[in-house]
Amino acid sequence: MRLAGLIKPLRLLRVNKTRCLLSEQHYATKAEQEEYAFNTKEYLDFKKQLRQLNVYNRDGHTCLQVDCRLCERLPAAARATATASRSQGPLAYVNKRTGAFICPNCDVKVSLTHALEAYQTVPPSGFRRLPEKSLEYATRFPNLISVTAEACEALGLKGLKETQLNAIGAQFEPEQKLLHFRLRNASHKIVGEKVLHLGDRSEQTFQCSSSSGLLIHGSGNKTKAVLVSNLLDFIVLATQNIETHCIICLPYAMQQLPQECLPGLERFKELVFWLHYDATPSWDAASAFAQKMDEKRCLLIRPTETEPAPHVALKKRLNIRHILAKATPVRHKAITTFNALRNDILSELQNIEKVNGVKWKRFPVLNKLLKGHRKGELTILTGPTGSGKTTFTSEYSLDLAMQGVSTLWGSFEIRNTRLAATLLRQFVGYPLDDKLQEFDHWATEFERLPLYFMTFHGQQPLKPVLEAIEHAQYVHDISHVIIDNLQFMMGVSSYRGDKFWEQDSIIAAFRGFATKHNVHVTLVMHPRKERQEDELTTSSVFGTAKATQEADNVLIIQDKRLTAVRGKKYLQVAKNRYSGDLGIMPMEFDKDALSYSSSVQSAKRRREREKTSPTES
Ligand SMILES: Nc1ncnc2c1ncn2[C@@H]1O[C@H](COP(=O)(O)OP(=O)(O)OP(=O)(O)O)[C@@H](O)[C@H]1O
Ligand code: FES
Repeated sequence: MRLAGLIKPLRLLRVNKTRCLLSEQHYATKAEQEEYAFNTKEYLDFKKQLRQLNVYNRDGHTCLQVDCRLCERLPAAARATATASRSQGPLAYVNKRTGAFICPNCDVKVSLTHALEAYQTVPPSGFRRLPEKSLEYATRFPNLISVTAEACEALGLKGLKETQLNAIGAQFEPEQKLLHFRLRNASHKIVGEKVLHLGDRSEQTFQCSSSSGLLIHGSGNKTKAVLVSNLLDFIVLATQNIETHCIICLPYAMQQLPQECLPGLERFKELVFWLHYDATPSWDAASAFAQKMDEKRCLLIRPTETEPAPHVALKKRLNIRHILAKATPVRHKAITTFNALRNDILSELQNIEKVNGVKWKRFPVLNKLLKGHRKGELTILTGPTGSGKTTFTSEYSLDLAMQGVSTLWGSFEIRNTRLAATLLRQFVGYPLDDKLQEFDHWATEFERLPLYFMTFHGQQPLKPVLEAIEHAQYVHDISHVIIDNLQFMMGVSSYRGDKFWEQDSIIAAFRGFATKHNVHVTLVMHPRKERQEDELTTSSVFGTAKATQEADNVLIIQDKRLTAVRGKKYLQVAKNRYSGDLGIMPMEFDKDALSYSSSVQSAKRRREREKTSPTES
C-alpha cells in the first residue's frame, strides 16, 4: 500500500531555535518526491530477481545494498558480467522499513515497484532507464576561504588551532562570519552544506533534493562512529584524533533524521550517540533515532554532569576518551540490574525539567498539573458534544508544534482544510477573512511548523490508520499523534460484538502503539452518556474501567454553561499517571482567536489597551 499519500505535510520548510533550515530548493524538490511503504511480497520478488540475475546484494543494518541498475550508467555488457559476490560499481539502497529504493550516485529515490522493472531480464514495454546524473551541488557561499586565526579564536575553544579546523574540512566565510562544512552522501558526493554562525552560534543546513548528506570525519575503514548533534561538538571531537571512531554530525540536529541519510551509516558496526540536549523536544531523541538505525549497534552516552556534551566536557577539562569509553547500549536487556540502570537514573535526575516534557506556553496550569508533554504516553480527552474538544485539542497541539514537537493529525470528523484553518486562526490570534492581504505572510510562517495531516476522512478501520501513523513516525520523526475522534474507528472492523469491547480494544491498540514507538497519542472521545445535570466522570465517559487504566492522562471538558446560567467551562485533569496531580484549568473562550489560553487573551487585552490609549510622552 502506498501510505505516503495518506499523510500530507503542512510544511516542508522549517526553522527552529538553532536555525536549522531546509533550503528553498529542498522545499520545491521534496514536494515532488513520493515516499513509499514497505510491501513484503514486492521485496521478496525483488530479492528473487537479484538472485536470478546474479546481481551483487548484501543485507545491511537498515537497507539492502544492491548494485544499481536503475540508470544508463553501466553498459549492458558490464551488467551481464556482474557477479553476486562483488559489487560492480555504485550501490543503491533499499530501505527495509519503507521499501524506498535510494541511489546516492545519481541522487534518486524511486519505489521498489519502479526499481523492480529495471532488474527484469526483459524490462516491461515502455520502461526506460533514467539517464545517469552527475551530481553537482552549487554552494550558497561562493566566497569561502581557509579558516583564519581570528575565526578560530571566535569559536572560543581553548587550544584549538586554525590548522586543525582546516584539516577537518572547515572553511570560513569572512562576510557572514561563518564556518562552513560540506555534507556528503553514501557515494561520497557533496549534496549539501552546514554552517555555524560565529556570532550567535546558530547553525543552518542546506541540502539538495534528497537530504541524504552527513558530515563525516575519519577514514573509510573505521567501523565505529560517534554521532553528535551540532557543529561545535563535531569540531571538538574531530580535532581530538580519536583513532577508533569516525565523527559524524547529524544534519538536522535532533529534529529529524531523513531515511535518505541511513545508507551513509550502513558501514558502521557501532554507533555511539553523544548528543547535546539543549531543547526539551529533543530529550530521548537518541532512542528514536536508534530505532531507525537498528538499535543493536547503538550505544549511548547518557548526559550527566560528569558526562556532558563534547564541547561542555572540553570546557570542564574532562577526559573525552574516558567519557567515550563509558557508552552503554541504548536498549537494556529484558532482565537488568540496578547497576545497569544507574546512569539512566542519574541522567534523568540531573535533567528532570527535560524529562518532565515540553511545557505549554499557552496553558501554564496544565504544566503545573501534568508537568509537561512526554513521548510514549496516551492522553484521552473527552467532553460533551460541541463543548470544544476539537478546538481545544487544536490549540494544545499547536502550542507544542510551535516548540518543535512534530505532530500528526488524524481528523476524521472535520476536513483537514477546516482544521488547518482553525490552527491558522489560533496561530495568528484573529480571523483573516477581512485581512486577506496578510494571508501570505501568516501562511508562510505557519508552514514552518512541523505539522502533518492524515488524509483519512469519515469511518476508518484501525489497521490502515495505525499503518499510516507508523509510516509517518519513521519517515517524519513524529512525536505526537492526535486522533479526533475514536468513534470514527468503531463499527467498521470485521468484529460485530460488544461496543465497549471494541472501544477498549482500539484504546489498547493505541496504548501499545504509543509505548512501542515512543510517541504521545492524544485520543479524542465522545462520552458514553451525557446527562446534562451531572458532571462527567471517568466512569460515565468510558463505560468500562479498561480505558482509564490504559490512559496515562484523562482530560475532561466540563461544561457548566449547560446547567447553570453563570456556569463556566473548565478542563478537568481526572487522571495523571506521571505526577498524580489532579485539578482543573478554567477555559475562557476567545471567539476571535478560537483560544482558551488566558495568556493569549491577556496579551490581546494589553494590545487593545495600547491601541485605544497611546502612551503619553
Ligand atoms: N467556550 C465556547 N464558547 C462558545 N463557542 C465555543 C466554545 N468552545 C468552542 N466553541 C465553538 O463551538 C463549536 C464546536 O466546537 P468543537 O468542534 O471544538 O467541539 P467538539 O466538542 O469537538 O464537538 P463534537 O462533539 O461535535 O466533536 C466551534 O465552532 C467552536 O468555535
Ligand atoms: S547509478 Fe543508480 S541511478 Fe544512476
